[in-house]
Amino acid sequence: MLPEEFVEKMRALLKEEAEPFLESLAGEKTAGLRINPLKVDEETWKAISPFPLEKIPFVSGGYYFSPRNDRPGKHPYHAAGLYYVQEPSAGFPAEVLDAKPGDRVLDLCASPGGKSTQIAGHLQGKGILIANEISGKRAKVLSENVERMGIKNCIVTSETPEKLAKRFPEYFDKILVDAPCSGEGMFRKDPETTIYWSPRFVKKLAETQYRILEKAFVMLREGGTLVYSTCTFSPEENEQVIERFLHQHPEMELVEIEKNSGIADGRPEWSKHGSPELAKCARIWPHLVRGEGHFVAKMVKKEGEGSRFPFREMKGTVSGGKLKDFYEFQDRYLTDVDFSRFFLLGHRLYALPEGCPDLKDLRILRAGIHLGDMKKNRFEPNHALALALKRENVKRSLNFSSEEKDWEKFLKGETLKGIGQDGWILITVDGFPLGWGKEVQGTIKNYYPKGLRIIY
Ligand SMILES: C[S@@+](CC[C@H](N)C(=O)[O-])C[C@H]1O[C@@H](n2cnc3c(N)ncnc32)[C@H](O)[C@@H]1O
Repeated sequence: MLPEEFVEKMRALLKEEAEPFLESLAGEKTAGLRINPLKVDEETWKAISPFPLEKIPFVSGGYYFSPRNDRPGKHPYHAAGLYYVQEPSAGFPAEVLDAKPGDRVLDLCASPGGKSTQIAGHLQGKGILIANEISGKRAKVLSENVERMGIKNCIVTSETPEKLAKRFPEYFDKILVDAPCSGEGMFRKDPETTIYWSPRFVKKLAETQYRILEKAFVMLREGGTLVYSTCTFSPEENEQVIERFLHQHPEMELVEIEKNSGIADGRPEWSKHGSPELAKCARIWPHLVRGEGHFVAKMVKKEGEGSRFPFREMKGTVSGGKLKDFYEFQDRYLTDVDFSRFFLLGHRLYALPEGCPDLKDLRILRAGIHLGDMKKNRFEPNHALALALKRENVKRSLNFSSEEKDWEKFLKGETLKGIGQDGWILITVDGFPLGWGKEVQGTIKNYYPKGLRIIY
């Protein structure tokens, strides 16, 4: 049931469009997935996709699926990180951000990671992505998704926007603020979200959103791009937040968002001062587009005298001797991969991305690839390393076909029959890595993380 005040408000705002809008909220929800270009290209996907191939026109690599007929979250390609299940309209903001290889990007409100993993696909492993999530619990989910997608150049942090703004003034080329919002665009997908809705809640969130944008502004370099998005329809959280922000920062300019496939303009008449340029923003409406609903604004900071803020790069912190066990592992099991910029967090060994900023005193959940753990006199590879590799990067692997159910044994945590060689072995499905096993005397012990195992 939609909140009555919400229905009345939308009737007043949308006038003759209100009925089709409200009817659409009573209809069936849309669902989509976005393939991970770090692991599979579109041609290969077309050949192997277990699901129908109906493209989402405004998301590169995005496809609709029917939640009635298909369960992509249960397919082993999901565990292998071949795609991310993402509500179709939620794929639009990162397209608008348009990150390019080499960019320094911040996703300030990032969990569970739909947009971060999409941005990482656009970066193609080059540049830096800081994916931040203020809530520690939600940051863990974000970190798991970054791991599953095999991303090598992402730092997952769990900090307040205030703390990050002190550390990274004018550092980023591109920033996404996918702000916490009243989630009116989730009403159809997840009816429970209606419980929290109230006009007061909307007002409170508008204040939070504005404060987050202020911090993003501090971190954006001159000439940099800032994208703001919400999954809600309320003008208070959308046009009005942007209007206030632009008024406060004349050096920020709205950029026209290219719209196709039914994506609509922003609504200047719903802002306090009616600034016509707000039409440059984009609105995804569920009665006009097959998606649940989003608002997106794109802004640039005008160029001044300055250029990129000089920044201290994080130096590798681990000396050669300490890495002996890792190098032994690398020689014995890996081919054609070379890691550098080693960084130890406790006993966890990471390979940092090139140009990684100094991370001292930040709450870090992941920095680059978590290669593995330094145990007493041995190195134990991490799940993240398995997912960041390709089958051809390892000397030993055991493959399962996705068409037979044997892969399930591995994802359930069962032991497997060995291949006759003791040691670490990469387990794959149709050639895509799923995780590690370790063979001892003909039996492969399962190293698929306990928290990810399927139980049924
Ligand atoms: C819309 S969700 C982000 C969804 C994510 N970008 C994605 O595409 O998967 C907004 C996030 O903002 C976080 N958040 C809540 N309050 C915040 C605040 N004051 N500052 C920064 N982030 C906040 C929430 O925990 C939530 O994870």
